[in-house]
Amino acid sequence: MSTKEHPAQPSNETVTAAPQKPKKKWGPTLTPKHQTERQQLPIYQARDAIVHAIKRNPTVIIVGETGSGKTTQIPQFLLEADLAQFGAIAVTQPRRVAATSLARRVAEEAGSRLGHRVGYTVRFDDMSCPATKIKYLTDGMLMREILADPLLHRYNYVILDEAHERTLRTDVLFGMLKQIQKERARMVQVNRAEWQKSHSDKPTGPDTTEKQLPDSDPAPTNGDNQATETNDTSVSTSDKRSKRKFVNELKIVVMSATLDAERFSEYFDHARILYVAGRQYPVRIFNAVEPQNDYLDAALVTSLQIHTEQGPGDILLFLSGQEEIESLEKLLLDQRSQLPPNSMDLLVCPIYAALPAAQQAKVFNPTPPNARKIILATNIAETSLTIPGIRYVVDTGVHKIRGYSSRIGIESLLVAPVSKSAARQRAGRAGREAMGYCYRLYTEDTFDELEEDTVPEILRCNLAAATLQLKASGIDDVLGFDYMDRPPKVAMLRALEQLYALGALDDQGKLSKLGRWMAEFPLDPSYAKVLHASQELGCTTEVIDVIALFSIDTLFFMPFDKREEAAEARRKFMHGDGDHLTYLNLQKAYMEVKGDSSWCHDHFVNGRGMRHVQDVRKQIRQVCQRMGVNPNASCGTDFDKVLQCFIRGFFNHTALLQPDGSYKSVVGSQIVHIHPSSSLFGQRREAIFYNELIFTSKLYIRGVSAIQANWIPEAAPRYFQQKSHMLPSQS
Ligand SMILES: Nc1ncnc2c1ncn2[C@@H]1O[C@H](COP(=O)(O)OP(=O)(O)OP(=O)(O)O)[C@@H](O)[C@H]1O
Repeated sequence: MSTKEHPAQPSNETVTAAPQKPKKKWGPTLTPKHQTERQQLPIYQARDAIVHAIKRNPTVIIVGETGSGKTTQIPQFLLEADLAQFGAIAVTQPRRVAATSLARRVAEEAGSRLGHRVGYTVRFDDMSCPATKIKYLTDGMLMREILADPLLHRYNYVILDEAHERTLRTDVLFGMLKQIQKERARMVQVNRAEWQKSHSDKPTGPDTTEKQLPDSDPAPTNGDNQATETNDTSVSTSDKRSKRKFVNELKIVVMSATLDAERFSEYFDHARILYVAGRQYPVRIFNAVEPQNDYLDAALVTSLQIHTEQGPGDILLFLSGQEEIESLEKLLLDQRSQLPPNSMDLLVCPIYAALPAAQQAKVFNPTPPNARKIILATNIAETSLTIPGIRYVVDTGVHKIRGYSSRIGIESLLVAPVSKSAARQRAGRAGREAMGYCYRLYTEDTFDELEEDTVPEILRCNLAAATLQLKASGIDDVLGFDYMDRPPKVAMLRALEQLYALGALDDQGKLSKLGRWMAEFPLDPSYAKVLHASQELGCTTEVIDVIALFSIDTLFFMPFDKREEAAEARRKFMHGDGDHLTYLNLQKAYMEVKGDSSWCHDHFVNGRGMRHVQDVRKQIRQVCQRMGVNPNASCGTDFDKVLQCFIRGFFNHTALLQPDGSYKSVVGSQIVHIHPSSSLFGQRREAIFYNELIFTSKLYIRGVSAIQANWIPEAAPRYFQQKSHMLPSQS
């Protein structure tokens, strides 16, 4: 293996900040330990320059090395500089595990109880209150907040972190926030002009009881971002003082360690760019000398080599997905018994998106003395996270990437090489508490050939959910929306077509009453439609249960060495009509034993997963109650109703049995294969529907149930009236 130092920070710096003396008011609630740690972060030296730039510019792009302190410190700088008096600071993250762990850390640093001054909001978990000033939230949750508060009055600052990831939601937020920023700036101008006019009309100074602004400066400058009142004519004069909302400009901060700052600056109307110099600790990069045929084997050998030959420190190993993680976990556990007797204990901790939050959180637990932790992760741990104790990163150079063919409406999930920017982020997970090491299991030449950035998700995914959110937040012209990278027109049209068929859009393409209802649920539009149908068919209880159960990838464990036993246990829950009703049986049995862990263990049921399911179930029931839907409406044992609800949302995920025993999708006429994990695997049924169609090694369908073919046209009359040819002789 050859060595190469981690690339130095960007040379074209716009700002390098000189060290400054801390101001008196900074950090009165901090413990001395955290105060010292904070002051040692590279970003701390640039504090005044950053605050100044954010004060003076509507949008600022900040680029700083991984671990330099952007995410944890910049929101605190703004708070401590008293810039969040009239609104809070939102910090978006592409992933929930990052949002929750960052909020925890910053709450600790700021001496706040989690959920008070510092908090987080992620789907199905809200640890914030009206007094929260710094809120870490997923990009999806900020989109939801826009639905309730279209001008985001609650916030003065929105910080879009890890912008290089270009998730679908972050990309949509870019455009939405630009619009909100413009609208708020316009309102501030109008209010200011009105205020000045009302002053010049009055012979004696301002009428302080009615017109006083929340700050002594009567005509605030743009830069200071003070609040002005909105003109709310719906409020009577005597009530105006108490009911008027204050409006101020919205400041946007876009951050990352690895982004094309010029490109972002151009999109955000030539926003100011700040490069913050310095990284806390160096990371040494080691590249494979030769290409590796089997990266899993190389990962095993390298991690064991680090474990037996290198000094203390935990290992973070990046793999492409859950299956690889599970098989490497098994290999490592097998090898553990063969380690030299004097070597440290090796603890294996997996982390991937489908793992329940409580289990994910385990990676943050301190490693016991005389042990080394090896974390097997997908790209969930690639950005934002500081996992205490990590000194070694092993990068296989691959990830699973979702693709979408809008032409045929098929998603794919394929293992592909990471981008340079992802590889740098991975290396950046080491070197956060001390010097770190990154072992890339690919050659330096391979690294040089990698794409600079990952293709933005908006260019490779189904746009139905995003389109519904755009429409619900008042953006009607989704084709003309200000995208940073415009998705292919065919993808946008397909999303509109799907929403129309679901009844979320009317004949003019405007959001219908049903569409508005669907957008209230933190669910994919298809699932929201299923829930809506459940009111009519009287099976909301069952439908909520099934939706919650599908929020987890693996509910049944299949250990390699106990396959037969596990399959036997699973058969007890099996329903002849497929996975949806099998899941319902599982939930019923789980409730009967009151979630007993040993029962789960004996039945190879993912106990932690089931606890998460109960959480999701509770949250969906709450939203239903808020929306006036009775979550207790049950169809008893008339399970056909449950399946009929599902095909109202998944009418485009149906397939018919062919004479040769294969299944052909109704939409797209593709031959699809039932995944071996499905309870309908190997069975012949007249017609089926499925939750997911995904190309891996072939076109697999997952979450499959049997239906009657004549239910299909009834499920989406609007769609099938136009495309009746898709249903071969309606047989
Ligand atoms: N949970 C934690 N435990 C220990 N130290 C932490 C924790 N979170 C952050 N830190 C410390 O704070 C530093 C700054 O972290 P922060 O997430 O703010 O950096 P960043 O510049 O946003 O990095 P990235 O670009 O990788 O997201 C880390 O390098 C680490 O030293």
